Amino acid sequence: MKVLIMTAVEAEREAVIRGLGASDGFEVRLAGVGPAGAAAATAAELARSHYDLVISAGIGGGFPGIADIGSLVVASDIIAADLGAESPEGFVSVEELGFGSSRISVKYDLSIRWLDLLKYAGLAVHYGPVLTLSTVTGTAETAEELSQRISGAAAEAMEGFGVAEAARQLGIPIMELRAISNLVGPRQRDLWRIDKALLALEQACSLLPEVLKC
Ligand SMILES: O=C(O)c1cccc(C(=O)CC[C@H]2O[C@@H](n3cnc4c(=O)[nH]cnc43)[C@H](O)[C@@H]2O)c1
Repeated sequence: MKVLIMTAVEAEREAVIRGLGASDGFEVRLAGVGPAGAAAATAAELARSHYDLVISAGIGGGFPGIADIGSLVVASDIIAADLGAESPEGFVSVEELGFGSSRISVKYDLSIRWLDLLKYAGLAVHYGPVLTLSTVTGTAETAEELSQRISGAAAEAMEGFGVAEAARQLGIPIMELRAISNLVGPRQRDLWRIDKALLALEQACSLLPEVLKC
């Protein structure tokens, strides 16, 4: 099996590579920050080479009370949370507008296997929807609106849906993993624990060869 792992930035890429060690069958490439660049970078890589599975991996924000700093979130769904329209009555989804879907399903069996192996390894991990947004949430109000609107929202990041859409259009299964560096809510950049998140990302990726051994 050949697996493509897309990270936004080089520090995440290095953490993934450290975790994978000398394992064969993985390519780890940069997606850039944001869903548009991530979709384009993923599509370009998928045009260059054949892959059986695509994974969007990196750090992310955790929803308070669900995913703490230093923990992991394995995506149950990958959701473009800001794809739609605002209205005086509230957010109107792309589904309600009749323009397609804001939700991409993950490769369920492998996601559950990764979740189980992470739990077995003693790591703090949650399974739930991971949101993709072009703008990092920076207020308690937006965090609350997202949690109310998207049932079970566990984490947010900026690339998952872009990576996933490129894979989906080619019929390639997709997964997403986020290591939590900060809580979703009022912006306090000095409280981000990128070091903790990168360590968790590395630990999670060290289990990937075992996840795919079936
Ligand atoms: O400054 C560093 O050393 C550093 C190392 C690794 C990654 C970063 C980033 O800033 C990556 C940006 C990346 O992080 C995701 N992210 C993290 N928290 C959130 C959030 O609360 N909401 C949305 N996205 C988040 C996102 O995917 C960015 O691409 C810096």
